Amino acid sequence: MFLAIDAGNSNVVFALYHEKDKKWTNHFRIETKGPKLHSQLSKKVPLYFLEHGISPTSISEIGFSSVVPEINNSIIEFCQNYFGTNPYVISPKSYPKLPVKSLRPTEIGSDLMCNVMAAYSKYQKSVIIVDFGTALTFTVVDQTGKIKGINIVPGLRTAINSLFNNTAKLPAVELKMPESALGQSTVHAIQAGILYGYTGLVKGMIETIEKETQQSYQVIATGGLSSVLTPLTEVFNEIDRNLTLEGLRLITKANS
Ligand SMILES: Nc1ncnc2c1ncn2[C@@H]1O[C@H](COP(=O)(O)OP(=O)(O)O)[C@@H](O)[C@H]1O
Ligand SMILES: CC(C)(COP(=O)(O)O)[C@@H](O)C(=O)NCCC(=O)O
Ligand SMILES: [K+]
Repeated sequence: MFLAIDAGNSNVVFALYHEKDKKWTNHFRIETKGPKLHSQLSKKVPLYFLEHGISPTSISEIGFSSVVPEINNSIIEFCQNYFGTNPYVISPKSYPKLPVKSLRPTEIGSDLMCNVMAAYSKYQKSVIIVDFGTALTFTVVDQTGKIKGINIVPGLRTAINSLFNNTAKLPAVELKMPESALGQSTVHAIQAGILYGYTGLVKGMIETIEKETQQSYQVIATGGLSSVLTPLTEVFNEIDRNLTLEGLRLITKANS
């Protein structure tokens, strides 16, 4: 079995790929930040494997993508100790072998490169990938696999947290689409502002990209918060929660 480890700014996601039936299973997340990472790795992850009856020796290959460099060594050491395997670490050195191309391979986040690899392999068409993580990103790829540009804005939870952290009276609120765009209480006002506001942001960004490049795109959404903005289902051709994991697997495979 192939193990993918995708370290984002909020969560480190683990998932298993079964080559035989071409399926992803056993997704689980731990928190990226804070002093808890070490104990989560040494306790929570082995417990998860034990509880699900998965032997660490059944993992034949590990691919690791990280946009949080300071945790890389902890993850690599954990893989060596627990699985007895060195993970393949996605880096700019992984990209020359791929059919997709970035003009700035040292700058682009490896999670975005994974998204591009998976989306291009799946569609071989021009695509916009919308990734709803800590950051909300738009990656524009042409029909030859070349990355044309990237937009980055604060993610939904990041935006809500920043309101909460920078104001005296605004509470942290649940990320839930309210029925009305007209806030009737402080909580409702924040939910309406962020959720309807971001719905417009996503629609507007796609429209602007299409207008500037004078073409239309397949729009693929991914990331932990990709299902929060419910009115966007009509804008997305697909929500693919496994996009980053699948790209991580394909990039690892292309280099092994
Ligand atoms: N299944 C889920 N349901 C609801 N929220 C989720 C789910 N998975 C992840 N999240 C939340 O979505 C946010 C973004 O997750 P993710 O896309 O993994 O971000 P990152 O890659 O920046 O770590 C996180 O705050 C996480 O808590
Ligand atoms: C844009 C990101 C912060 C997204 O991170 P995430 O929301 O997945 O935690 C990450 O891909 C990154 O650090 N990228 C480097 C800059 C770039 O991709 O252009
Ligand atoms: K991510």
